[in-house]
Formats: sequence, structure tokens, C-alpha cells
Amino acid sequence: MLKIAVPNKGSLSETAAGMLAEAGYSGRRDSRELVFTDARNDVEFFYLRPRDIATYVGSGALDVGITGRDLLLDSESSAQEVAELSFGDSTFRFARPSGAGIELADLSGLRVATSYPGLVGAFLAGHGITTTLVKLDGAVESAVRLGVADAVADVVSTGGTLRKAGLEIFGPVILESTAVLISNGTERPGADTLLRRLQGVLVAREYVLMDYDVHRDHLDAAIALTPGIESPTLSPLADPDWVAVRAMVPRADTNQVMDALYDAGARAILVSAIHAARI
Ligand SMILES: Nc1ncnc2c1ncn2[C@@H]1O[C@H](COP(=O)(O)OP(=O)(O)OP(=O)(O)O)[C@@H](O)[C@H]1O
Ligand SMILES: O=P(O)(O)OC[C@H]1O[C@H](OP(=O)(O)OP(=O)(O)O)[C@H](O)[C@@H]1O
Ligand SMILES: [Mg+2]
Repeated sequence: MLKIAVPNKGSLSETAAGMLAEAGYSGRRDSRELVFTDARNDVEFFYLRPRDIATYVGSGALDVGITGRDLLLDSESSAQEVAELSFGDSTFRFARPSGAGIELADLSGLRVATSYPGLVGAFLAGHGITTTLVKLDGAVESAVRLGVADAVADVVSTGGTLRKAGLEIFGPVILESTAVLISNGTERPGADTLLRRLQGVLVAREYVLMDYDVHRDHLDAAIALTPGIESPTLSPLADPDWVAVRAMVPRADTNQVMDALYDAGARAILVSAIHAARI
């Protein structure tokens, strides 16, 4: 039975659970449940703190897991990223009081507060900068005002928390993070199915199905606008001069592609949602 680690709380938990449900897995109904067996799919879910997931997967205790790239790197576990999951995006940045030094080198000899000492320590070491890392559990933005640090390194999403604390981002991006599927590299039955199902959910969210009719004279121009993933499907119509085309189109481009197809002579352009996919 494939053992899967999933976030039990925090920013990633709800979306991860929703994605697994969309991928056809059953999950816990009670948020206090620590383990849930989905016998039909031959998998077992372990609900863990996102910060601990890479440790469990890297050690081999669990087979695969969903966590943040920043948490994976911070853990220094041997688990590896298998796929990006298109949610939980954030950047990891340094910040200092507004008006303070703006170069990374200005951090030398200063105290930097963070909940991600593994990630930040490795980054600073890679840049040859020595600081004192102050390890905090959360709300690190308060560390400067309260006098325990001179700068912070933390997850930034909207930047609102930093602004309210009177801090300003500076220096290079430490990391672009996103939710990822991780594994310990051991081949386990069911792991490929999980990956394909999650990728199917992403495709179903990111693409729509577009159908249209076009005169054969304009077919090449229309196909150039809708190349699909492999190649579009062509079907004959009762009128031999016309052909029906079906292709997957990135959801974000739907209206631009419809406009361009219409201008290229396509008619009866229909768009439908994809409920599930295996690419
Ligand atoms: N706005 C955000 N705040 C915090 N983490 C975020 C945010 N957006 C995405 N993430 C990602 O979520 C993961 C952190 O999740 P985690 O559950 O540990 O912390 P949290 O969401 O801050 O919850 P808590 O502070 O309650 O423990 C990281 O991978 C981080 O990059
Ligand atoms: O850029 P923003 O949109 O403001 O989001 C980033 C903030 O959100 C998270 O804090 P969280 O609420 O999880 O509290 P914590 O610091 O105690 O983990 C993170 O640690 C930052 O402080
Ligand atoms: Mg937090």
C-alpha cells in the first residue's frame, strides 16, 4: 500500500486535500484523524505538519508526500522533488527596516531571524556571508522591532505582513517556492498512478477543450492557432469542404484563441471544461 504524507494544517493543507479528492482519492472526514486508508485505491494517507513531511519521506518511513519546496530544502532531507503542483506559490526573501542597507553583503555580522535556518544558512554560505541566524517558529517579522534580530528572511506572498512591520525586501530572491510532490526515489506500486492522476488534475484545470468547424482552405491557419498538446483531432463533416477540429487550449488563452479562430474563418466555436485527464 502506497504511504502518502499530506499537510494536516497550514496554507497547503486545504488545496492539497482538494487536489487529491479531484484525483479520485478518498480522504479523512475529521480534521483530527492522523491516518486514513483508501482501500479502493490501495493508498494510506498520513496527515503531518508540512515542515515534517520531507523528513518522513526522505527517511523512507513514507513513500511520497506533498509539501512546499522551501520546506523540502530547509529540511535538508534526501527526499527529491517529483513534480510541481501549481499551488502554494511564494517567494523567500530578506527584509530589513525601511532605509537600512540594501546589499546582501550588508548582512555580514548581523542577526537574521528566520523559521527556515537550513534554507537561509545554505544560501548565505553559498554567497560567502557570515551572519548569526536567530531561529524562530513564526511571526518572524516582529523580531526586528523586538530587538532580537537586525533583518529577517521569510516567506513573502502579498508582502502585506512585511509592510505592516515596517520592513522592506532587499537582496536577491532566496527561492521561488511552490507546492511539490516529493519521493525518496524508491519505486513503489501506485506512485506513478498518483503522479499521473495529479498531473491529470492540473491539465483539467489549466486547459479547455475547443471544438470548431472550418473550411479546408483555412484549416492550416486554424490549426496553427490550436496545435493542441499532441496534435488536434480532425473529423470530416457532411459538407466535404468543411472539417471539424477538436484541440486542447490553455484556459487563460480561451477568448484570444476564439477571436483569432473566428477571424481565420472558423465557425461554431465551442468551449467545454475538462473534468479529468490522463495525458
Ligand atoms: N501566504 C503564505 N504564508 C505562509 N506560507 C505560504 C504562503 N503561501 C504559500 N505558502 C507556503 O506554505 C508552506 C508553509 O506552510 P505551513 O503550513 O508550514 O505554514 P503556514 O501556512 O504559515 O501555517 P502555520 O503558520 O499555521 O504553521 C510553505 O511551503 C510556504 O511557501
Ligand atoms: O506576504 P504575506 O501575504 O503577508 O504573507 C506572508 C506571511 O504569511 C506567513 O505567515 P503566517 O500567517 O503563516 O504566520 P507565521 O509567520 O506565524 O507562520 C509568512 O510566514 C509571512 O509572515
Ligand atoms: Mg506560517
